Amino acid sequence: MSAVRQVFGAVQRRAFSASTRQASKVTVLGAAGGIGQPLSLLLKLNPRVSELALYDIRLAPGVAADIGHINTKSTVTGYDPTPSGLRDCLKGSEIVLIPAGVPRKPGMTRDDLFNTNASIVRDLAKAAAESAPEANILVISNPVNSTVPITAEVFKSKGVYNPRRLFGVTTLDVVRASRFISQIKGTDPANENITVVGGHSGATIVPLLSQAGYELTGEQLDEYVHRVQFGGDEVVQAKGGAGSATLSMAMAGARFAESLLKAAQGQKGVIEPTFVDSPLFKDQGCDFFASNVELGPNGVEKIHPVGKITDYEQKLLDVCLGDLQKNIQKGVDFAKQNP
Ligand SMILES: NC(=O)C1=CN([C@@H]2O[C@H](COP(=O)(O)OP(=O)(O)OC[C@H]3O[C@@H](n4cnc5c(N)ncnc54)[C@H](O)[C@@H]3O)[C@@H](O)[C@H]2O)C=CC1
Ligand SMILES: O=C([O-])CC(=O)C(=O)O
Repeated sequence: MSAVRQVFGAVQRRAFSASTRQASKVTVLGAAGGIGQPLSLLLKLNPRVSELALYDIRLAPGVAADIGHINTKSTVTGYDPTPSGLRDCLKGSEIVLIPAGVPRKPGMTRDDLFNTNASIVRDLAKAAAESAPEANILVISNPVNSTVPITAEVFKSKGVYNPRRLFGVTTLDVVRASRFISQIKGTDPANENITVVGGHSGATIVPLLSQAGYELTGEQLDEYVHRVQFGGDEVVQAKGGAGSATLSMAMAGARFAESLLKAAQGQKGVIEPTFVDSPLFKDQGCDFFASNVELGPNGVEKIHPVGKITDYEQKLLDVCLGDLQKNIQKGVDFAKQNP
């Protein structure tokens, strides 16, 4: 037997034995996109997922047919882009991941995506509020700082808002922060876990390197922080107009979904960074804020405070809060004015 077959066989055996213990429907809205396809693939490989439901305005049945040939136990269904297709795709879901929307091109900010993505997310949020009001909603579509508040407003307007079940996916910022410090320090990135707080765009992304015991200074610290804050731009530039991060984002989204499933299935101490309805800076006009969050069977279990930070990090946080407040308000205003 070849080495590849041996490894794949081992993965499969583990997958089948674990999957007998779980039954979780996971839905991906935007499943045929640059993120949606590899994200769906990774979810198909996750034995905690028993049913994978894929929706897009194009090609979801094709993606489902392809992924559906993978010999792990979960079922995969691609739904037609119709109201009833969307409804069926959502019904009974424990987790709904939303990577639907347009990505950036060089020269654009995430906020430049607002005009297109705000209404896409609003409409999908409406469908989710109607057909899966108790699901965990994981918003990937940018600008996350605004699309999460839009989703909250939609759920509120339908009377089904549960702040413990709405998450902006900021995992990629932590993945990058961990990878980038390992490149400087020569460590194994798998062992790094840099806390990143704030939001998910430019100056609202605040890495707290000091909490991991690192003491970069001067230009090296500035460069590190800039790379974490603008890591997305690095990929946008490198792809030269063909989109933004998709593969690393798929990994980050799959990791977050896996953490939620673990927590739902009773595992304690599952902590992920995420942009949630948070008490931490409400007094400064930020109803949503990303920090480390302990997950549980009911979604958000405990929101960790920012903790001890340096003066340098405090300055970053001050800038973050100013920008974030505006991004959040923009989302809230849009949802109220365009119900
Ligand atoms: N939160 C994060 O860390 C990250 C977020 N993103 C964001 O994720 C979003 C998606 O990025 P990509 O997958 O690269 O874009 P893409 O253009 O490759 O895929 C988007 C998919 O959404 C679908 N779609 C559009 N409108 C839809 C609707 N109403 N219902 C269902 N599906 C719909 C499209 O048909 C397409 O297949 C972008 O807004 C991007 O900025 C990207 C990377 C990281
Ligand atoms: O940069 C973008 O537009 C996509 C994104 O959110 C990221 O890669 O962090």
